[in-house]
Amino acid sequence: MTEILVRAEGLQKVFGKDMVAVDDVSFTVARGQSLAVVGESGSGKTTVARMLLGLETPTGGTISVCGRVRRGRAGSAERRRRAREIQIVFQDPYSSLDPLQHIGDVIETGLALHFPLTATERRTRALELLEAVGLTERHAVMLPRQLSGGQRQRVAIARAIAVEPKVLVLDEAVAALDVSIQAQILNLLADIRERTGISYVFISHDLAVVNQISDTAIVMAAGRVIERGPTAELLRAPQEDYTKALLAAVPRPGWKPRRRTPSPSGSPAGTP
Ligand SMILES: Nc1ncnc2c1ncn2[C@@H]1O[C@H](COP(=O)(O)OP(=O)(O)OP(=O)(O)O)[C@@H](O)[C@H]1O
Repeated sequence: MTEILVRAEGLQKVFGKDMVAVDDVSFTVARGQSLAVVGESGSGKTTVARMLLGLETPTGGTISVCGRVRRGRAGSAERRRRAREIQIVFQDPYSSLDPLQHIGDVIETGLALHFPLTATERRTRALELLEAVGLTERHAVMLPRQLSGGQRQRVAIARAIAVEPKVLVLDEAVAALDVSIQAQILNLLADIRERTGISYVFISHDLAVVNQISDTAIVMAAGRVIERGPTAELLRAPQEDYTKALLAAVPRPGWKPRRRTPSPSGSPAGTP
């Protein structure tokens, strides 16, 4: 039987007195599955992501991750344990990277928090992780501002996978990138999922992108799930007018994945 890693049931978030951001949202994510959460701006996607990470407390419903129910913010030991279960990559990694911290140290800091490694082991592992996302030793000594947007997003992905989480939430993680760079990051994410069996919750307003990265999708409007199903099916024959409108707004036929030729290290060729 497939192991369910994330289970959201009747999730609700009301801000203030009556700002209903998320209303009765339910979904599951199985091991190795990639679930897309689709919807236009303000539909409640980020609030769902923040509740999954424990950054917001639901006002109703429950979330369990790896079989344990999460109840809002936690103390430091519990936070560390949760971090091993679920990680997030945001749209703009620049804002979550310390401008004065070298890239190698960004990765090492996460490793130090979670694994009892010697300094040498940490450095070696950090370089392995950077290689796994298509970066090199050269990038390890750089600062965030010396990298391109695509490279910074690779660092954010390396930092997230460094702690070997079971689930990775990607919140508009490729939205700020050029289409060609998006394609490379999506390929990288597909490689990582293939290699590690990690699950994704892929949040996006862009159905062309979602088509390439997810098996199933939920469509959100005004805080509610209005349609759900296998992504391909949902895109081929959307039932709801809202989904049809989202689909009609997609300005391009969609990115076609290139054939991936396995390289010895498993890392992609380009490093945008
Ligand atoms: N802390 C908050 N306080 C009050 N209202 C909030 C808060 N966070 C989000 N909201 C509101 O909840 C609704 C859903 O926001 P959310 O950011 O989850 O949507 P989204 O689909 O992720 O949109 P976007 O992609 O633009 O971030 C919006 O109307 C937003 O203004």
